[in-house]
Amino acid sequence: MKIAMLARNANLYTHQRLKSAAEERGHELDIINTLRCYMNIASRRPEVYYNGEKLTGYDAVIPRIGASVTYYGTAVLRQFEMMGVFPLNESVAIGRSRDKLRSMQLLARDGIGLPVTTFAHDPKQTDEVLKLAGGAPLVIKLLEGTQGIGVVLADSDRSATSVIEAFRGVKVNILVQEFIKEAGGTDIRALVVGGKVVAAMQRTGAEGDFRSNLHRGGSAKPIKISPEERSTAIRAAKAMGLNVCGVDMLRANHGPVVMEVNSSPGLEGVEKATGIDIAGKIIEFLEKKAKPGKTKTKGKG
Ligand SMILES: Nc1ncnc2c1ncn2[C@@H]1O[C@H](COP(=O)(O)OP(=O)(O)OP(=O)(O)O)[C@@H](O)[C@H]1O
Ligand SMILES: [Mg+2]
Ligand SMILES: [Mg+2]
Repeated sequence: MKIAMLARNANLYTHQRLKSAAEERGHELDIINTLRCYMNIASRRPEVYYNGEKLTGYDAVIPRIGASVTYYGTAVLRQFEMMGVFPLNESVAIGRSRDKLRSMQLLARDGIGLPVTTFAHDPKQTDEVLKLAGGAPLVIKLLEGTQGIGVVLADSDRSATSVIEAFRGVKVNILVQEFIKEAGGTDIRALVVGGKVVAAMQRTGAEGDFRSNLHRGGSAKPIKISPEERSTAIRAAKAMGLNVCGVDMLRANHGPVVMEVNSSPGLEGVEKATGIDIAGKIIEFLEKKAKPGKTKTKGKG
């Protein structure tokens, strides 16, 4: 196979691992800087250019599109899809996953367990929103936050109200969520590839932090997940339409609840924690699925 990987930084662990996993299996993998691709989007014959050359002959494309370049990145990916190149994850599914509200609504529609989560635009509704979320303790999250930044735990309704007011003051969108105390500062990341959980790790926050993000000093170890957790992760991937994703769950008293589904999961933490060759499994998935002209949406989404 000839595989294109859309990525900005070729040297990242995940990107290098996917490249070597492809090459070990006899494939060619070119890392293409997403932002340097250009194209004539009005042409009836879709094409993508890069460094003065037309990109041709690819069987599959691996999108590794960072959150900050979702808009342009999904447009480039869509162009590949229109050319009949099989996308590891489709542009529409990536677009969905980048919108937290839309994602949670899709997961809820499929009956997947979620923390009680509320959202409001109008600051006059703050009291009602707190009530709807079940009252303090509550987690307040920036809709556009990542790596645990902008995730705040409020112990009382009064502190929740002041945190909400502070966020509103700087005009950012927030979610107000039930605090899953029993998770004990630990979450589960399940890696789904082609409808199967191929690896799972448990992340635990630094001492005294309820956030388990590795970027915030958390640590990771392999974990054996329950059948219910496994099926929750698989159903979440399916609801989002993602072939490859990282599903983040919390262990609540009433079962697993999904916090989010990541469409470009990093492999470093999870491969190092579990010793599983996830990059290899991703390439094997492409070997089975990537047939020229076989994209589900053909860029119509
Ligand atoms: N409702 C909750 N109850 C208990 N713990 C939570 C809750 N929401 C988040 N956490 C903890 O805080 C961490 C960070 O939250 P979350 O994943 O929602 O934000 P983020 O990591 O900033 O976003 P992203 O994962 O998109 O980068 C989680 O990994 C989890 O450990
Ligand atoms: Mg997270
Ligand atoms: Mg995320």
